[in-house]
Amino acid sequence: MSPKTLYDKIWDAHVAHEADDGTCLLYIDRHLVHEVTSPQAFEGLRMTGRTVRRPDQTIAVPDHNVPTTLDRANAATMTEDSRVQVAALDTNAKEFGLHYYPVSDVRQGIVHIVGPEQGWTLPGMTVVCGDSHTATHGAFGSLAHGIGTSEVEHVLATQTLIQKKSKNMKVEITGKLAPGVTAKDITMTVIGETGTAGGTGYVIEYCGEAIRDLSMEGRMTVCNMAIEGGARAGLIAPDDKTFEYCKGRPHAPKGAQWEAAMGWWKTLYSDDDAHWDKVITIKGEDIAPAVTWGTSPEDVLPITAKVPAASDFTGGKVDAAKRAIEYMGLTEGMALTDIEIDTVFIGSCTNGRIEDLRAAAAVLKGKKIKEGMRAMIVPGSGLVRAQAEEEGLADIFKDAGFEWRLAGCSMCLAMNPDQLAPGERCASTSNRNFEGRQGFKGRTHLMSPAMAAAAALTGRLTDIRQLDA
Ligand SMILES: CC(C)[C@H](C(=O)O)[C@@H](O)C(=O)O
Ligand code: SF4
Repeated sequence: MSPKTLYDKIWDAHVAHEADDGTCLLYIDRHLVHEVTSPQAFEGLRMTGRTVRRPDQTIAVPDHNVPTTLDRANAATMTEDSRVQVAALDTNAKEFGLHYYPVSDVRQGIVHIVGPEQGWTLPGMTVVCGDSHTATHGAFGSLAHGIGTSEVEHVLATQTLIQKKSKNMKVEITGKLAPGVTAKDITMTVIGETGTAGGTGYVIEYCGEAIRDLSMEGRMTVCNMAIEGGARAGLIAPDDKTFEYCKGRPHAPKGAQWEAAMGWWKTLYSDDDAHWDKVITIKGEDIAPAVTWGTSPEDVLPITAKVPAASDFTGGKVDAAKRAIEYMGLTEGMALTDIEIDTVFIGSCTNGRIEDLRAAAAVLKGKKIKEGMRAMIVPGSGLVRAQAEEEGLADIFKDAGFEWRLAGCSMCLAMNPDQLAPGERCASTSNRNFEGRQGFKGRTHLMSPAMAAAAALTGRLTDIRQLDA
């Protein structure tokens, strides 16, 4: 047998049909659904009298539009558009018999946090969702990617997806990370190096000692941003940490089924002499705490750097940099640590898990955020919130001056009441810093939870390694 990558193995195990031109029909194991990209798909089913092929493998949860304030049950806190989308998901989930976590359910949260938490995401699976950050689930060694609304309808109706195979790319992070450096810094540094198009046409497998050393939470953070690097999906081979995380979750297999699954999961790694179409290697010790200065996730620099000059770039990037510096209200050559912020957002499917909250709490414990700062922590799910309360993290956040919210996408994108006002500048643990992403004319700097917490204390972008104890 010819050697295969992890991606090849999962792909081959799911091809239901291959056409002469290489287009394949892939079997889909899990279909995650949220309120933004599904209403038309369900409408399509209704109009043609079709049903959902595997409602037992289809999981729905509202996340993008839901307010995160304690009064969110009161519909007046939602815009009409948001209310209509969430109401449609309610109706569709019930009518088509899906697994559903409504706003009132403690398990509700961001779809990419709920899926793994409930044991829906497991190694070796194909996982899709009408959402680009489906890549998150690749942390389990599952082939997970975003799909468009017409594909959502196709998967609902048939439990299959038409796909062409991508190429194989290996991103290896060797050795150990330095203190203060996290999974977020890895994934941002990779994008800084490859650019937002570096992964186009590829499925990335992240490997190497620094990746192995990450917790499942950290691995999810890394895979979450594979899409910002242009890749179709990101993957990490499952290991004992993965199996340990999955074991005992509500929808993970049990008993003999668990043993059978483990038999397959243990074969899920790239063979030694597998073929890679592209390889990138970064030394773990070379990675510094990273922040973005511009309006694309590739506008990444170590926190010790300065805002670049547009003339540092070439080609079309000169104008892009000029525009980004202007939009962001920065001065060429200023130290990143001189950038003052007024808002801090800790949350999202990139960094809204318990480990992220622990990292923020470790920085904030016994301290107060800078006066006048608006700061919020939004757990990625109701269960993350409950756990953080149990561990005493919520009290640390509240004592420090943070708002402690209910679960949702929140300020990651401006689809709900949590938004930046024009000109406001945010230290954010989310994954996109596009113009207007967090609110019209809002300015976003992406970073890790520890770095965002440090920024909340000082009121400016701060090197976590320099923060006074
Ligand atoms: C709204 C949704 C379709 C979108 C996505 O696909 O990623 C959102 O989650 C985002 O992060 O921009
Ligand atoms: S948290 Fe942000 S990135 Fe994640 S699904 Fe929601 S909007 Fe998209």
